[in-house]
Amino acid sequence: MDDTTQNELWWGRGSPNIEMDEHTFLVNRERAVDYLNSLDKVFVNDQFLNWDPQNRIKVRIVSARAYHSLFMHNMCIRPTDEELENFGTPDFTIYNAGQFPCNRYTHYMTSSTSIDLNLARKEMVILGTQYAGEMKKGLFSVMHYLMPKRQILSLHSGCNMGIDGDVALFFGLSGTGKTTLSTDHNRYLIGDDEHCWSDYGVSNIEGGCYAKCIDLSREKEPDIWNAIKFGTVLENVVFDEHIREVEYGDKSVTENTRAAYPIEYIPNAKLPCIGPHPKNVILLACDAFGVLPPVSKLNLAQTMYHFISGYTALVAGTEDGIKEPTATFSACFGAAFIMLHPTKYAAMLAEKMQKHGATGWLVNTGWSGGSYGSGNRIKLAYTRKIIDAIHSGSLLNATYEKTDVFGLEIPTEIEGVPSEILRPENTWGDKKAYKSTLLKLGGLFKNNFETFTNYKIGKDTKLTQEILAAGPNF
Ligand SMILES: Nc1ncnc2c1ncn2[C@@H]1O[C@H](COP(=O)(O)OP(=O)(O)O)[C@@H](O)[C@H]1O
Ligand SMILES: C=C(OP(=O)(O)O)C(=O)O
Ligand SMILES: [Mn+2]
Repeated sequence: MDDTTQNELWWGRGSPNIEMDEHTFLVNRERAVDYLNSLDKVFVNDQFLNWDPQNRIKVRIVSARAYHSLFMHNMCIRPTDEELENFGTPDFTIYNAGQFPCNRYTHYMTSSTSIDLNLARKEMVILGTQYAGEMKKGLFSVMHYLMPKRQILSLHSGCNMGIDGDVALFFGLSGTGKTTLSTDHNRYLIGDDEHCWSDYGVSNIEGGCYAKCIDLSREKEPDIWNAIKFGTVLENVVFDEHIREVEYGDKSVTENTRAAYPIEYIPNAKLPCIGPHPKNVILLACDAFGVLPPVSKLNLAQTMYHFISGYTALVAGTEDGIKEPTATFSACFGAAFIMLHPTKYAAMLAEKMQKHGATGWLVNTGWSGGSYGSGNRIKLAYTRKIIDAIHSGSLLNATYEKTDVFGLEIPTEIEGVPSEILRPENTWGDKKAYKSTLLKLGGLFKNNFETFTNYKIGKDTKLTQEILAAGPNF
């Protein structure tokens, strides 16, 4: 926190930003730099963020481990030899000393892990964690500060494009399906996780993908399967030394096993990773309560309501210590990465969707036929059919019915999907349990949204009123 960021950033309740003063930052920075200097060698990556050439950011990553360096080599945009030759001064630098802890007696420290961001110095310091994702998601936070200043919206979403140039965004928290559903054999992949939406269209921030590989199979996800080859970083998987094969079903290290590969390892990646304005904005929720429909069409106010709410259920494997499904609300589907107040991003999204005539959808990739424990996760094959119908435009003209409580418009039929699963109530044996679970989730949404009832979303007061009314009603 400094004189500028104090007023610019979102601080306080609900915000991910925890204050730290300049002096403490320098104490941690010194610790990281001293540690890195004590090593025989360090790795330095000079790379880019954002495929939009007008808004490209130069980043330097200094790390102790080859693993971290290779990870960022895969995840950021790789410069050509010529671009590397003329790289110049980076716009942002990471000092990754993750093997070495911070000092727990340093002011502000609450554990031996600290990831520190200094916007004025354009530097980040990592101490006490070796999770490689901190680097990519840390830089994503930086983009959530830099891009809105240029009227560009940063998005925690996957993105792909059809052969006719129709672009879809896939918003969602971890485990909801951004990577899986944006990697679609029939469409061009623009990116799986971090994008920008400017006046010219969309651009990927990254140069690689970070896929979960628990229970990965060649049959179900052939493109991700084939992307795991020499150069890909595999994390936390179990490797059978005898048959020299990865046991993708083995959860003994964690459920959150990962593969980080350069985007060109996906054969139908769109290079450069840019595209026109989105036609469809798909909000993904993995609803472990099993009461949200597999798909519903949203009006603009509902899209904004659900975007600001950022609902999903954390299931085992998404975060440490999660054993039971727990409802979680993360503003803009990325509260951990946003730097400004959520209403700032929401206003930009509403404005862009209105201007470019994009349609919003809510897709539940979670449970059906009951909650987690009694029901089952909706089959990936069905979700893919639903997504196909959104892309093709056929779902836009389907017949709809409105649900009570959430007031969602659900289609009566989708090709390739059994009609009875489209209405969750049908799939539950115990109708009373369904109703009470629905009301329970509705209540959680209402509770969460109270944080935002005092805010105006953009200049359009009418839309703000509509957004406040677009939630569950009972
Ligand atoms: N119906 C479904 N839709 C999407 N993903 C599903 C579905 N059923 C199971 N999955 C699995 O859930 C996980 C989704 O994770 P991922 O695509 O990495 O999400 P994100 O990128 O949003 O974190 C994958 O392992 C995928 O195989
Ligand atoms: C958790 C991460 O991503 P995802 O949303 O794909 O799970 C991550 O990048 O660390
Ligand atoms: Mn992902």
